[in-house]
Amino acid sequence: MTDLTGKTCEVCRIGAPLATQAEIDEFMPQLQAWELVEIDGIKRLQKTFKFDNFANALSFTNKIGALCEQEGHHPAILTEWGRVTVTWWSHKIKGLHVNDFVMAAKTDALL
Ligand SMILES: C[C@H](O)[C@H](O)[C@H]1CNC2=NC(N)=NC(=O)C2=N1
Repeated sequence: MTDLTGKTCEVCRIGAPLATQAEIDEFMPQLQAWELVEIDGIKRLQKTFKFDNFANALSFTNKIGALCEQEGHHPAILTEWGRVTVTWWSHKIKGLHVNDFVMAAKTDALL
């Protein structure tokens, strides 16, 4: 079983392989309540984190920002009063890469 939080992201490149269904099936149980969604025909991982106020939501957002700069892999983040919605996918391959599962697991670990 691949430990997702122990991995680091590969460099995003055009032509990198999409995550296989076997990998998706292996990785999803390691994530905490992330959803597989498809937006504009692109598969993504999405989760909304709840907070008591905007300040805590923003603090969590900034932690994600530091993590994604460190890993060189970036999400879409919607920061609202009491909520942060994080969406992971790989832009260059217009879909899910193992990187996205690594980053979703590391996002959970920020809490
Ligand atoms: C030049 C830069 O490294 C690349 O554009 C990286 C930046 N972060 C990225 N993040 C995501 N989610 N997908 C990418 O394809 C991607 N590419």
